[in-house]
Amino acid sequence: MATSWNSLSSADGSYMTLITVLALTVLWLLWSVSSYFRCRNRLPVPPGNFGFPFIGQTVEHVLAMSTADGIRMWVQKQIEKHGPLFKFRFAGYPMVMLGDEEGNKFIFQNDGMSIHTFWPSKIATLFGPHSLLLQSGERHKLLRRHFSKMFDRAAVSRYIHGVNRNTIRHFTNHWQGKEQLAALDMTNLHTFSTICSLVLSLEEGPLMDKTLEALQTWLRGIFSLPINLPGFDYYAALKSRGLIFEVFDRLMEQRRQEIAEDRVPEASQTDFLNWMLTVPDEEGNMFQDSFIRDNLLLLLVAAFETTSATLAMTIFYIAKNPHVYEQILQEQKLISDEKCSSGKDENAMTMEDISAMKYTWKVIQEVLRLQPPVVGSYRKTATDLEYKGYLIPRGWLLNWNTQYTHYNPESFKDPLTFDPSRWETRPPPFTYLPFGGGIHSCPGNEFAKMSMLTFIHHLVRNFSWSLVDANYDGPFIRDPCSRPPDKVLISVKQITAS
Ligand code: HEM
Repeated sequence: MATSWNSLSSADGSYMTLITVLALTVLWLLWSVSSYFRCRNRLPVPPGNFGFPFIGQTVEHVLAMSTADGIRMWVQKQIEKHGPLFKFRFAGYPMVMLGDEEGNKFIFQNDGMSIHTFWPSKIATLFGPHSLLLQSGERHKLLRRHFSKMFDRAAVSRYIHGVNRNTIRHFTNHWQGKEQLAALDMTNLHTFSTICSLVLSLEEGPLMDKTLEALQTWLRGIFSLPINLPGFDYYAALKSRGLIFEVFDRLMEQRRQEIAEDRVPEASQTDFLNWMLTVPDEEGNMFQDSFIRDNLLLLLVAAFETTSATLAMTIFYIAKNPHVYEQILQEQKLISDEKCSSGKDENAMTMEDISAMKYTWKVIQEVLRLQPPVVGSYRKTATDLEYKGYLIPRGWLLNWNTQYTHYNPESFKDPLTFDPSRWETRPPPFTYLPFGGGIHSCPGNEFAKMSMLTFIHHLVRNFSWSLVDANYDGPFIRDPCSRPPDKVLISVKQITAS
């Protein structure tokens, strides 16, 4: 019995081996034939030049990035050579720039699906792993909904009184009695104290100054060589991240105490820190300290230089265009006059006032078109993508960029001219992207609009100014946002509000 069983089993074994070999051979043949046809049908990758291995165009791109005109001209030169879709290599990464509005639409409509957010590891380390900016998929969706509630119109209308109070105090403390000042230093102070108050209820003083200094060191790390050794900007930036976190930890400890004893001051009850410490996420979990720290840092960074540089450049363009100053002044006077005539406090600010600042907003929109604080950012393909007859392989980076669309004469006539009147009509979709697009577009845009308009209202109601270097017309330095070398140095005159 045992013998016959063994002989049967060995015949079966040989049979099985034969079938396996045959199956593997057929599979191999099928795979070879299909990969032959795949290669034959394979679409070309976009035109362009990868340059030297690893380095590619990194050096010329970084040099071009140091001025606002430089990066615009670099992008336009590549587009003249290759068309609005071209490949290049930056810091070792194969990258495709999709320069026109169709490219922007392609990126933003696939954002979060076949395309994900991407930041070089050096920058990701500076932000920290929990930063909203670095999240994708469901995690991003969940957090983003949570964040959006802090910045929607209803929330912004709760912050307006605090921002207005802070702005009036800023002009009293830092502008009154001055004859000359660097506008960018002032807008830095104003924006930082506004965002510290919104996020942490931290008022002007030594702790805020220390945090601002650390944040400016952190920001230099973003555009530095990723060398983590003493003496290098990147090393200093990582150290300053630690210093900023020490401030956060101190404030978190103090706030937890106040929450436990039910004595949180009224003004702090709506700040971001309170929200993070008391409101669970949609899954009912409280946020971990490491998550809170990374996202407090993100908010300080995202709101600070973007808003401050836009305001400084608005002051620059208004000084260059006296008729624009006059028109803004008329609009702002009207708002104050209507309040006076209805017996309201002239210095108060409401969301209705913000909506009435239509011309002033056009001026800021034009500044954001010409000098967008964020030139563009990156995404990464999660799968092979086909676009306009080209293959963009999985793992390549995509770069959306304002430097072609914001200056495209088909969307903006005489694109290099500062002309707020062009905002009488809305530009076509995906041609104007100062706040980005897709699922990572700026959630703070309503807040930025409100705080910038509040600032300009009090500025023109109380001061007139002129540029010390009145003939300066560029090039603007980019570090990382556009500014003239003298940080918009102005002579200031206080005017009596009439
Ligand atoms: C003029 C002012 C501002 C400009 C031009 C601006 C621009 C941008 C842009 C272009 C992005 C998208 C980046 C990308 O696609 O990768 C972005 C993201 C972001 N912004 Fe702003 N921003 C401004 C002010 C603010 C303010 C005031 C806040 C908060 C109070 C804020 C918070 C954020 C956050 C949290 C993100 C990340 C969103 C995400 O990844 O889902 N921004 N901003």
